[in-house]
Amino acid sequence: MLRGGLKWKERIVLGLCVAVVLFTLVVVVDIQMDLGMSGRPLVASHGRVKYVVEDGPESVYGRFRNRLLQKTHSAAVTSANISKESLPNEISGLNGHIKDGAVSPNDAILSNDKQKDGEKPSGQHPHDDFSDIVDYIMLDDGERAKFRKEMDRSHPIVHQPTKEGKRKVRTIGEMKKMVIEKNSTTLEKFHAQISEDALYPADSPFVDQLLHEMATEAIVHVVQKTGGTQLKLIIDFANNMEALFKPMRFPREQQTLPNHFYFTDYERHNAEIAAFHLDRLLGFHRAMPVTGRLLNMTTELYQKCEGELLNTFFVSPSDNLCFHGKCSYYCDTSHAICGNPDTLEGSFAAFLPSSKVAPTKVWRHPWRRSYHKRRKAQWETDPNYCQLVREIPPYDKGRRLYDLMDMSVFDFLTGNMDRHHYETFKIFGNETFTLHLDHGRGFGKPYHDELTILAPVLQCCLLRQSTLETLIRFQNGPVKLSQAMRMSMSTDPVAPILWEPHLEALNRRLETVLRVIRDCLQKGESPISGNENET
Ligand SMILES: Nc1ncnc2c1ncn2[C@@H]1O[C@H](COP(=O)(O)OP(=O)(O)OP(=O)(O)O)[C@@H](O)[C@H]1O
Ligand SMILES: [Mn+2]
Repeated sequence: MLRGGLKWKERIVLGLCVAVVLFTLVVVVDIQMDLGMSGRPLVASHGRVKYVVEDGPESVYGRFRNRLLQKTHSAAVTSANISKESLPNEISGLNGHIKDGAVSPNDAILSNDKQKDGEKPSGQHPHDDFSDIVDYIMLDDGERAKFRKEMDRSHPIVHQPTKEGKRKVRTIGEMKKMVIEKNSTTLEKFHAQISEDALYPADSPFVDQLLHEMATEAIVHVVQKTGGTQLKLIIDFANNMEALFKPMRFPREQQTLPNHFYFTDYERHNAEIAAFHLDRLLGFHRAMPVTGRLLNMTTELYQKCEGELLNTFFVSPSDNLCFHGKCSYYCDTSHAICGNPDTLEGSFAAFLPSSKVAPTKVWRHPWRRSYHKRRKAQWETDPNYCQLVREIPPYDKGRRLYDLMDMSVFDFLTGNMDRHHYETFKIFGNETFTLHLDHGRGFGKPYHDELTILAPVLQCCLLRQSTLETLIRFQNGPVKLSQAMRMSMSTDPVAPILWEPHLEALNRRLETVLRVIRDCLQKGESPISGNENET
């Protein structure tokens, strides 16, 4: 019995051992087969599981972010993040430290990451010439329709609005019967030629003249502009022109504070200057000319203002003249604007025509953010939001929706999340361009690309053909967007206007816009479905 019992136990143990050995063998063979036959390493197949994205309504952009932006450079350099507020000394040091597009000392931090124009395009990946999009643009309307049918789409991704052909374009001067005389100011001449299509034509002689005069004319009077949240001054020049002044608060390198919402972010005067140049380079001509200028705090501000504004001037402990004005954000002693020791840099935007001559209509932007710490806007959770917008005038016909697409691309390039409203000239009705105003909150985060700014393009899959052609031209060079911006801004009195990482961001973001358009063209489905019946 004892021997027989032992044998049974031995048999059980032996059986278990054999089973373990066999199981191990099976596992090893399985691994071998997987590696040898499929050629796919296990790590990668496990890795794939991790990349599955759950597409809830909350993650409208999740798909795009994963598919389009996997290679996107993001938050690569944090050491360059300067979070302290500017001091007068830093401001003076800034004015002279970068010359003619040369690399600033701070850029040394970025040297590993840096790509010069003309070398490899944005990022480390090979140049993408987007020839597929170029091919599509070359097709005529019938061929495009066929292409879309083949792709099981009926929605026009790229479209040239028919109204924009050759036609008589009305100007404010004609409509208001303005008389331009010899002694009219350059600004009056500029106002008279504002048309229903744009603020100025490509060959306007008045733009450079305005920039020059705003940078050099004597300042005779200064008052604070009411409205808006941050400090702005209305500057009167000796030649009767007016400009909107935004003061410099920080060095170029200062980035948006991580805990600042877009609506509490400080305004940057250089963003206003850069946005004007970008708008001009992209061929929109919807932003008023803006120049930089150095002011004398005492003789050009303190002695030219009065009343409430004058009462906010004081002398700081380091003997600099400072002021803070009155406004809802950052207009107090702890956020004062100080001379260094007596100079102040700022942006000067040519003034819009007065509301008596050409009043503007203010529109709520359909893709505006909620401007609430916790609430979301409808477009953030509704994938079919564009379809809704398309049905509402003035977005249901004409150029308006295309203008919003341009604005979305423009704002994505600059990183401006503050587009709550936009304005048009009432005199031209609805078939007119949207003004590009208020860009002070752009160019704050050079290492972050805010894809939600592109929501209108992502959700509508729509872009004006001329805009797309311009983007492709800058993508394929020979002059890249960053280089064109560098050259355009180099003549500004307070150049260099942008910190190098912001210029690099422009090239990177431009490529992202093109990838979004490619995505619209390539997929059978719309990036966000629901707009299939649009013609
Ligand atoms: N170049 C200009 N000439 C005349 N008026 C202008 C000009 N640019 C802007 N404005 C007007 O001044 C208002 C406030 O300007 P802006 O939006 O730049 O200031 P803001 O303080 O940033 O405003 P907000 O905080 O509301 O964004 C605008 O709504 C616009 O009507
Ligand atoms: Mn603003």
